[in-house]
Amino acid sequence: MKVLEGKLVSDGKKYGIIVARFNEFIGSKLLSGAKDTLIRHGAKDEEIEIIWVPGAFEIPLVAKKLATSGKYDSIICLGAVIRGATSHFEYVSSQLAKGIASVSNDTGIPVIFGVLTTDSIEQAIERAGTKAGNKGSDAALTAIEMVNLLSQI
Ligand SMILES: Nc1c(NC[C@H](O)[C@H](O)[C@H](O)CO)[nH]c(=O)[nH]c1=O
Ligand SMILES: CC(=O)[C@@H](O)COP(=O)(O)O
Repeated sequence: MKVLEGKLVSDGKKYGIIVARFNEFIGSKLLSGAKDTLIRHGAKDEEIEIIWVPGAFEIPLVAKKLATSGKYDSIICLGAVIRGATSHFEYVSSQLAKGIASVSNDTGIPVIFGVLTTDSIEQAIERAGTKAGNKGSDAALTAIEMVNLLSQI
């Protein structure tokens, strides 16, 4: 029986990290977690590029441009969509999730959903390096695992 599984080792692979500047306080913490995890698992500084966009809604367009450039093995999307008083949250988060999924499926490049979608700032802080870990770090691990897995298929 053959079992395929991605190893958590990065060897010469290239990553684009897209970060939303909206809620930058959270986004920068997710970015630190993602960079730290990539480096700890073997990625080199020069193999990582960081691209800031205004908000999460802009992520899919830039992800598509990066994914079709042929320069990256994986794209990691980071940011925080935090529910406000209006329905804006639903529009931003649904377009973001759909956009990320279609770029990934259409291009064959793993585009990782590391954007928080929370009901409160507290929930976001908990997931940006405090009691619920760092989802930027988790997203980086997923990128490494998917790149490694796809290289075996
Ligand atoms: N409210 C949040 C936004 N809103 C901004 C949009 O993402 C977008 O930049 C704007 O509508 C212009 O197209 N973005 C986040 O990343 N997080 C939010 O909580
Ligand atoms: C998720 C958002 O877009 C949010 O910040 C918007 O807040 P509001 O609904 O209060 O305008």
